[in-house]
Amino acid sequence: MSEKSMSSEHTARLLIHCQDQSGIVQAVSGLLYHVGANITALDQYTTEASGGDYFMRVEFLLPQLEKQHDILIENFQRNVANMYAMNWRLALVKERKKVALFVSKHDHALMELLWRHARGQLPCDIACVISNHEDLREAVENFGIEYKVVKVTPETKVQAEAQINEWVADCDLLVLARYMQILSEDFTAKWAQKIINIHHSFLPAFVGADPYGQAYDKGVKLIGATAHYVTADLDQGPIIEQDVKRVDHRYTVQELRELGADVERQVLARAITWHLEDRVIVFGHKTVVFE
Ligand SMILES: Nc1nc2c(c(=O)[nH]1)N[C@@H](CN(C=O)c1ccc(C(=O)N[C@@H](CCC(=O)O)C(=O)O)cc1)CN2
Repeated sequence: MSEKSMSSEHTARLLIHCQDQSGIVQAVSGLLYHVGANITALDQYTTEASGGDYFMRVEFLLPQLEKQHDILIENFQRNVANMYAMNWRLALVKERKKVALFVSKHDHALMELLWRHARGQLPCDIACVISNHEDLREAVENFGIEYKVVKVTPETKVQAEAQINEWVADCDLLVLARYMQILSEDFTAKWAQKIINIHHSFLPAFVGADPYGQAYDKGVKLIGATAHYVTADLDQGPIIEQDVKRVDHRYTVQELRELGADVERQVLARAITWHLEDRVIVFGHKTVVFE
């Protein structure tokens, strides 16, 4: 076993959100020291100088992680989390997240994720690709990944989502890589903070369909892309990552789309990677990202 894979076997991440007060870092680091862990990364953020919200991401190596996992959780909850009224979660690096990818017809964002996964640069297991069109079947199956099609109409959305829920029942994350179907309130509630979408504009500008057409009509000098968690309200979910590119009056709508595709694929890949590496904490309608 390589050194990297050995360390990932014994590496875990703690994500913490609580009311800020003195002593948190000492309490967390003290407990990890007490159980024999070695902190390999620690980042924190407070919304105000004092008394605001406190966020922490701590990554640590614990050689006896498997044996001590339950004791660590019980010990942390009793001696630290209860004392500071923490919302917290522990993620084990060896437990790779299972991800289902969704696409309609535009392939650029999906292919970026498949290429990165094929090169071992996306730390997850891809369960399948789900689409409402047959167009990308061959391209996906060439990666040895299952391609499932479910047609969606306003009349069949409930049945279609029931079928999707069956297919993704054991997944940890759903990624909308230019999937052009609006998901129902029930579906987004069931998968709260576990669906990431790439919207092809610099939100909050140009929500909804055809953002490049909207941008062209406005004569924008910047186009962009936004990766966000999906909620019932279209393109209003907590933003994870964004980026932009300069344009000018010379660009056609098609040229905006082609230039924008490069931004979309990079933004989505960064957002998915950060989520998989447990770097994102959702805080109300916003996020804290420890990149
Ligand atoms: N509940 C949500 N569903 C989806 C979201 C979201 O934020 N909340 N994001 C979209 C992606 N998207 C833009 O990024 C988007 C997709 C589709 C549409 C739209 O108007 N679609 C039409 C039909 C399109 C078609 O015929 O294929 C519709 O569904 O009525 C706007 C924006 C993914 N889903």
